[in-house]
Amino acid sequence: MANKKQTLGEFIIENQAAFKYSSGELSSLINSIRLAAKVVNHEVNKAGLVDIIGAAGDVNIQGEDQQKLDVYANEKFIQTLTNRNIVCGIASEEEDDFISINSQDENHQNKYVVLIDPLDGSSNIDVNVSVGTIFSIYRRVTPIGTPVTIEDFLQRGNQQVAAGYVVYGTSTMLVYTTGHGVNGFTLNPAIGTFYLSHPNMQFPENGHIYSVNEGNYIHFPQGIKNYIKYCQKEEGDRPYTSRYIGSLVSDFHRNMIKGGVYLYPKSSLNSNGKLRLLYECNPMAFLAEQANGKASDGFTRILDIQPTELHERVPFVCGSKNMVEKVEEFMRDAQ
Ligand SMILES: O=P(O)(O)OC[C@H]1O[C@](O)(COP(=O)(O)O)[C@@H](O)[C@@H]1O
Repeated sequence: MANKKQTLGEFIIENQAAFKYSSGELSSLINSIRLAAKVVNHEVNKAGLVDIIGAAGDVNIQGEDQQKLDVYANEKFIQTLTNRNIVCGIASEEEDDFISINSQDENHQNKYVVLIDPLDGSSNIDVNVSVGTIFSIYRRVTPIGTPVTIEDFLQRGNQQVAAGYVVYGTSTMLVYTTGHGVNGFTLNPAIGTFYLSHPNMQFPENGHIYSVNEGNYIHFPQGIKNYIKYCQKEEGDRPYTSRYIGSLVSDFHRNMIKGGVYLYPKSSLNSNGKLRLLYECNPMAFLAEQANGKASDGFTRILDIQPTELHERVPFVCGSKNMVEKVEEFMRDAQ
C-alpha cells in the first residue's frame, strides 16, 4: 500500500514495473503532464489579474469561440510534451489537425501519441468555477521513426496506455491511471509538489447525484427524459440530487468521490451530443472503468467504439456502475 505522503515522482518510480512498456518512458510522459499542469495552474490561479480571461478572438474546429486560457493551456501542453523525445504526435481539441513531432528525424525513437483537451469547462473560466485538463496516451501503431499518421490517433479507447485529468479547483489535483487503478495527487502550491492524497480511487457502485444540463430536457431522447423523471421521483432512496458544474472534469471528480452519474446525451440540437470521443470520453471512460465505474453512449461501451474522425462527438453516460446501467435500461426500454 503506497505511503500517503508519497510524492508523484516517488509514486511513478515505485509503480514503474506495472507499466507494460519501458518504465522510464511512462515517467517522462507523466512528468511532462505534471510540469505543464503546474504552469497552467499558475495562470489559472491568477486569471482575474492577468489578461487571460475572455475570448481569444478565434473559433476552433468545433465551431467554439476559443478562450484565451484555452489557447494558453494548449500552447503550454504542446510545448512541454514536444521537448521530451518521447512523444511522436499530439492531437488537441484546440487544433484542427494532429501535430507530428520529429517527423524529419527518422532515427527518433518516440513511441507515444498524446491527445489532450487542454482546458475543459471553458464556459467556467471567466466566472471562477473549476476547470480542468484531460489527457489520453497511446503507443503508436505505425513504424517507429516514420511520421505519425491519423491511424495512430484513431485507436479504440481500450488501447490507451494511460489517461488522466488535472482539476484546477479549490485545490489542484492530478488524477491518472495506467491500467492499474486510479490515483489522485494534490499539488502543494507552496513547494510545487504533487502528493498522493487519494490512493486507489473508486466509484461507489450506487450514488444519489445526477449531472446533466436539464436546460436541454425537451430535446433529449425519451429514454433520458424517463431516467431524469426516475431520478426526481419520491420513491426508495430517491429523489437524487441534481449537481451540474458544467465542467466534465469537476462533475466526474465529484461523482467518483461521492457516487453519481454524468450524462451528456444526444439531442435534437446535437445528434451526437457535445463531448469529443478522443479528448474527453475515452480518457474519462478508461478512468471510470479503472475506478470500478462504467461509461457508455447509452448502449455501447465507450472504450469499444472505433473512432473514425479526430474531432467526432459521442453521447456520454459515465459514473457509478449501477446508475449507468439504469440509464442504459431506460434507453433500451424507450427504443
Ligand atoms: O454548457 P453545456 O452544453 O452543458 O456543456 C458543458 C460541458 O461541455 C464541456 O465544457 C466540454 O467542452 P469544452 O472542452 O469546450 O469546455 C464539459 O466540460 C461540460 O460538461
